[in-house]
Amino acid sequence: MTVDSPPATGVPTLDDDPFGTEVLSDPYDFHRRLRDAGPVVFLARYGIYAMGRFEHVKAALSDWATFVSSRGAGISDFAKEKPWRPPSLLLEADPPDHTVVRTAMNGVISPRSMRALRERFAAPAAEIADRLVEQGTFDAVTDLAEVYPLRVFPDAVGLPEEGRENLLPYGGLAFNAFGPDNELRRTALAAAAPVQAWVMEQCQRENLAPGGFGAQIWAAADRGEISAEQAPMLVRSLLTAGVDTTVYGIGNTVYGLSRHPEQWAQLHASPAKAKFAFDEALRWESPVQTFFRTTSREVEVAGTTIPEGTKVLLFLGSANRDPRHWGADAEALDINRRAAGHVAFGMGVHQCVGQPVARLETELVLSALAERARSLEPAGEPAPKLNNTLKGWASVPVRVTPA
Ligand code: HEM
Ligand SMILES: CCOc1cccc(C(=O)O)c1
Repeated sequence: MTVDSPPATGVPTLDDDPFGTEVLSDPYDFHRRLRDAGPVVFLARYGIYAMGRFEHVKAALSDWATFVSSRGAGISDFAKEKPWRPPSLLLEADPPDHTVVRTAMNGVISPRSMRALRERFAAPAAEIADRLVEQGTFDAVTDLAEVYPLRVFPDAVGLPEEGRENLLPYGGLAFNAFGPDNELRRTALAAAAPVQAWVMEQCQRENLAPGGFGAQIWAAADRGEISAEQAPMLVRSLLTAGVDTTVYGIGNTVYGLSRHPEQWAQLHASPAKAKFAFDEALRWESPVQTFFRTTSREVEVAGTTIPEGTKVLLFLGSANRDPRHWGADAEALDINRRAAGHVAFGMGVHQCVGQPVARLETELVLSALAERARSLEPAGEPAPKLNNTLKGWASVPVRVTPA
């Protein structure tokens, strides 16, 4: 699907396909041209506007009233087209509706619940790291990034054992569905029905184990913080966004460190740096590369007028490598950089509600591996996993030597 906003005269225009194989597998040349073309650029292929510079991406993310989410966080404008699934009450809502459910979710994914999870998440991290260092050569995606989150997160939500293999495909579907009507989106939607049915079934109160995030969301409904109709939709949000993102995040982090052996050596020397290494890896190779907003009014940004009802694509991955903000070495991975303030988790009212979960998972599994492995190096060519929204790897062969 394309949108029909004609380019305002004088708006810099690019003809690249940001959802084509070339850009999805290696976006960085396009990002440089996007940032250099101007603060606001027209992408003629889809008739959308785009922002790639840190300053303007951060400002748009922070201005939820002008750049709204309720008309969809993908290219489809919910004011004009039926969404492929009932819209998210979080991602695809604006304040004040968004505020109520977000407040409830902040109470569920709270520092207290995270302290309890740290105990439960630590042992599997140590167990997996022991096994992989013993093995010596392994795949950082299929043996680690796709294993650890699926080992800890479904239990944290309180899902039954049966059918958990649906979680990765469902996440991949949701993130492909934000894109245009291309091969990736069509293939994902063609296989959607059974996975969608399974996911909605898991969100029902009776299928969620006591104490998990799911049961805590239903308890918020019992307390009247949210309605009983909203509860399953909020559980759905966790199942949609809570797996693929961390899988890509862990995969991208180990990929980046395996290409910088001197940085791994520093991490091995002080595994407590794992949380900083994660932030820098998220900046350097953002798992969530883009999200759309829709203008609720005609707005001027840095001298360019964007009409009302325009789809604007915010390039988080580009903003996170903008030398105007990060300095001349913006494209370098440096775990000693203070990467705080990056937009890999978004910014403003929609900033990732699952951030504490992602950080806990990655800190534990990365520090467990860093303690045990003196060195981490490539052991073969990586294979990209293409997705309309996510950037990451299907396979990253690596070799470690024990401490
Ligand atoms: C490395 C891992 C992750 C990354 C890079 C990531 C990235 C993001 C980004 C960029 C947004 C903002 C979307 C927007 O502004 O439109 C977001 C929101 C969200 N994330 Fe995450 N996320 C991660 C992990 C998680 C996890 C583990 C969960 C669930 C436990 C989760 C659940 C959500 C939800 C529900 C929202 C919508 C929040 C709202 O609109 O108020 N994410 N995430
Ligand atoms: C990581 C961005 O956050 C998302 C992504 C997809 C779906 C949802 C949701 O709220 O259902 C949230």
